[in-house]
Amino acid sequence: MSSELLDVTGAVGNRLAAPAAGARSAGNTGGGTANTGVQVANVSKSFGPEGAKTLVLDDVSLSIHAGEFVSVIGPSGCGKSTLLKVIAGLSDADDGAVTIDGKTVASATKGKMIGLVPQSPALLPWRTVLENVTLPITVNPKANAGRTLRDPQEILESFGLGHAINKYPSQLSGGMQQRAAIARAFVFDPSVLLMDEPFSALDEMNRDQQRLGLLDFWQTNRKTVLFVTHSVPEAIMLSDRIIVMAAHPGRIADVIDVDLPRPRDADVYATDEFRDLEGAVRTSLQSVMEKKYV
Ligand SMILES: Nc1ncnc2c1ncn2[C@@H]1O[C@H](COP(=O)(O)OP(=O)(O)OP(=O)(O)O)[C@@H](O)[C@H]1O
Repeated sequence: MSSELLDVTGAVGNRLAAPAAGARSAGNTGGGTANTGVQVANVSKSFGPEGAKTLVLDDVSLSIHAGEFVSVIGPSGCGKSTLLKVIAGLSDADDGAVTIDGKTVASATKGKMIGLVPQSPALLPWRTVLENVTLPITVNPKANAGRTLRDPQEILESFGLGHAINKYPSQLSGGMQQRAAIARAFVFDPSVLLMDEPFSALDEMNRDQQRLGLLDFWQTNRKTVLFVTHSVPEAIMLSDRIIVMAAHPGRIADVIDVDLPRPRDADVYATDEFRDLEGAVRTSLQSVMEKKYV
């Protein structure tokens, strides 16, 4: 599928889907499949011409349980985005398998079970916020038969954008635009959300605000989430587990459980438990950077 279509709808798979009314936290599973989450089994991926290939993902295996929020962190170039693209079906693995709620990626994308939030919001400038977020519902309405749809206006209000629904993207701050892009992904109620550094373009204050907004929304609208980030506090605040990747080749070096109670809010930052976890993640990253991990 074209990246343009992906960008403007937030759905991986095709001419978009749509959610309206009746929040179903489990999400659409593309036809009666149980929510079993994401399974990545022995995935390898290389880039480059035959004879000069670079191994980017080396035998990566992980499970994300249904409704679990998992972050991936690691040095630049370790393959975080590549892993996310393989799970999204935007890039094929050379070896291994990925299943989404028990279905192949091809089947999951066809059933519009996967939502993607890219680094930049990619809203259509000539459409209002509401029209952008409604796009997944209006494109190819036939494909929405049997889906649980969410009410775009209600979701925008939940994201604190109720006052901005009739504004154009250019009238919004960067943070508000990215919030609209996240709302757009929730609106067609996918089973799995893949987020690739959605807040990386924002300044720290704005970033923290958006992060807390996402946390708040996700805690009442649980989805299976894989979230790529470079920010340790962000990974801890949002996640149930943090996967630390090593580079050259990209592989899983460490998995850290984030056993902070939920629901969480900004007060968590000041707790000893948060600081301990921050120390643990930074130590793990340091090991990876120093290539202590073999
Ligand atoms: N389409 C491609 N063709 C060739 N090489 C690629 C392609 N996509 C990614 N790579 C290479 O694969 C490696 C991993 O890239 P990837 O973007 O997955 O890393 P990352 O961990 O997400 O990096 P960053 O944190 O900087 O965004 C890099 O060396 C990159 O240059």
